[in-house]
Amino acid sequence: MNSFTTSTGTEIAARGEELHRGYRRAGSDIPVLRGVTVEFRRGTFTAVMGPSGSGKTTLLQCLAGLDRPDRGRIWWGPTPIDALPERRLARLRREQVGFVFQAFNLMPGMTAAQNVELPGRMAGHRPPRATVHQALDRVGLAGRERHRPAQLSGGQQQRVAIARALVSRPRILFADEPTGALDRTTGTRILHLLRETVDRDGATCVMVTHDPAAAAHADRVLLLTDGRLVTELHHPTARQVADALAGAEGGAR
Ligand SMILES: Nc1ncnc2c1ncn2[C@@H]1O[C@H](COP(=O)(O)OP(=O)(O)OP(=O)(O)O)[C@@H](O)[C@H]1O
Repeated sequence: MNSFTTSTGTEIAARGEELHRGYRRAGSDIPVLRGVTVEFRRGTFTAVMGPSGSGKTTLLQCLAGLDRPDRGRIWWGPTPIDALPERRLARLRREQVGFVFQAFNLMPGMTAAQNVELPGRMAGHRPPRATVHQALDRVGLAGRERHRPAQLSGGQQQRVAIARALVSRPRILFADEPTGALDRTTGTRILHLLRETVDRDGATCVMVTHDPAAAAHADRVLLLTDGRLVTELHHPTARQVADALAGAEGGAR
């Protein structure tokens, strides 16, 4: 066993230790993360929940290397990333991390296939066409390669975004409210897809959500209140998540 495997030999996909992050507003320092320590085992699906403003997105952005904590350490697998220079971090991020956002963030003038290959192309190694087609096939979009985002439904656009995130086979997939802009049925399909990438492909997924029903698709739900992790639920029902969230919101008031 080393520090990147657990006592049962499970690999740690990412870990954050004593993360602190604050912002300056109107001349004073506002703490947002106040010492968060968390780890994500490979092949697991974690939902991050908490009241509005509790620091969920900030935590996700720090763990994903899109923002830097003021203090604390972050590892992707065995690699510490918090002190890396920006260019190295950007390269490692492209290689090791995938993102899915609430707003899909697709390029409207590009086809589905072009959107999926874009990050690789920007990094100077365009994925082979067959790989792009496989990624779209994997999310149920075979035959839609040449469609542009406006010709696809919201759920299909989010599938393209997931294919784009997964095409480079990232160590960890971060999703910030991936179903926030979708109706319940479409959102559920996206959650099944995320679940499947974890169960079938061995991906590791970390998802911020406000929705207890969405969180119930995860193996584990972390509850953040006021920049601290306060509760961890394992395989909870939507009802158990909602109750824990109501407790956290009551406590945060
Ligand atoms: N770049 C920034 N500059 C200043 N304040 C910020 C910045 N980013 C976040 N904050 C503040 O930090 C706090 C936590 O924000 P964050 O987006 O992480 O919370 P959240 O739990 O994801 O909230 P929500 O559920 O509403 O999306 C908020 O009060 C927010 O206004």
